[in-house]
Amino acid sequence: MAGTVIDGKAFAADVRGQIADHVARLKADHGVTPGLAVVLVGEDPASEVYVAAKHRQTVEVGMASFEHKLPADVPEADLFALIDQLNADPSVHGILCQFPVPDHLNERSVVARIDPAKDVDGLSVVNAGLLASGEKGLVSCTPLGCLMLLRDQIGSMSGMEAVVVGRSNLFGKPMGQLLLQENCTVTIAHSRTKDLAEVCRRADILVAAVGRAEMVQADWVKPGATVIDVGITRIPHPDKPGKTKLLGDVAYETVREVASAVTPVPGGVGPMTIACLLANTLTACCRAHGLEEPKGLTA
Ligand SMILES: Nc1nc(=O)c2c([nH]1)NC[C@@H]1CN(c3ccc(C(=O)N[C@@H](CCC(=O)O)C(=O)O)cc3)C=[N+]21
Repeated sequence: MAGTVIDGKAFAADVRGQIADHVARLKADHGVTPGLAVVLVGEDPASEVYVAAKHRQTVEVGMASFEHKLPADVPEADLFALIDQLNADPSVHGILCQFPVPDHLNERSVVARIDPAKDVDGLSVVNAGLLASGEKGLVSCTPLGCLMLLRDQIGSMSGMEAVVVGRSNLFGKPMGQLLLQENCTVTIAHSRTKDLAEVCRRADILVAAVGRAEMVQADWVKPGATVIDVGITRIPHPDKPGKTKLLGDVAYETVREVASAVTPVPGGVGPMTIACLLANTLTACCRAHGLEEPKGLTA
C-alpha cells in the first residue's frame, strides 16, 4: 500500500490561520501589529515571485508588510543603512533579505547586520548558536516547517534514527539540531558521505536537502520511513513546451511505495517555509513587547 502524501499546502494554510487569529488578538488586546520587512536586491525573477508571495501572505494574516527593492548595484553601505533603519524601527519585528544577493555583496555580512531579535530567517551566528545550545532564539524557517510536519505526522520522535542529507547553514545544520532536540539519533550526511544509500536506509526519518533532482530512490528508503523532501529543482516541462516543472530530491512516485509518508514537491515543505516566516515574525513581535508567545509555532 502506498504511503501517505503529507499535504504541506493544507498544513501551511492551517498554520497561517492560527497566526491570523493570534495577530487579531494582539491588535484587539494590545494595539500591536506585527511587521515584516523584506529586502530584495536586484531583479532575479524567481526571487521576485517568492517576495510577492511573502508580501501577499503577510498581509493576509493581518501583519504589516514593508517591501524594499534595491538596485542590483546598490553599494553595501546603502544596504547596511537600510538594515540599520529597519533595526531601529519599532513597527518592524522581522527583517529578511532575500537570497541570493548579487556577487559584490556578502550574505554573511548582510545577515550579521540584522538585529538577531529581528532575524526571522534564523541565520545569524547568534540564532545558530542559541539553537545549538538549546536556548530560545529564532529558528530558520524551512527546518522549522519540517519539524512541524514531522511532529504532526509522527508525534514523538524519541529514539528514532534521523538522517539529514545536506549540511548547509540555512537548512541541514539547523534541521539536525532540531531533530536532536526531539531526541532522535541524528546523522548529517553530505556529498562526501561514503555509501550514502546505505546511510539513508538506516533512517526512520529521512530528510533530503541537496538540490539534486530525484536523487533519493526507493531502494535508499527503509520500509515505513517518513521522508521529507526539501529539494526544489526547476526543469523544462516534459510535455508542455515553454513551461517548467518542479522536481524534489526524492523520486516521489517510487519512494511512496516504500515509505509510510512522504512530502510532495510542490505542495510539501515549500509552503511551510513562508508560513514559518510569518510564525517567526509573530514570535519576534511577542518577545519585543513582552507578550505571551504563540503555542505550537516555535521549536
Ligand atoms: N533569505 C532567504 N530566506 C529564504 O527562506 C529563502 C531565500 N532567502 N531565498 C530563496 C529560498 C527559497 N524559498 C522558498 C520559499 C517558498 C517556496 C514555496 O512556496 N514553494 C512552493 C512552489 C512554488 C513554485 O511553484 O515555484 C511549493 O514547494 O509548493 C519555495 C522556496 C525561500 N528561500
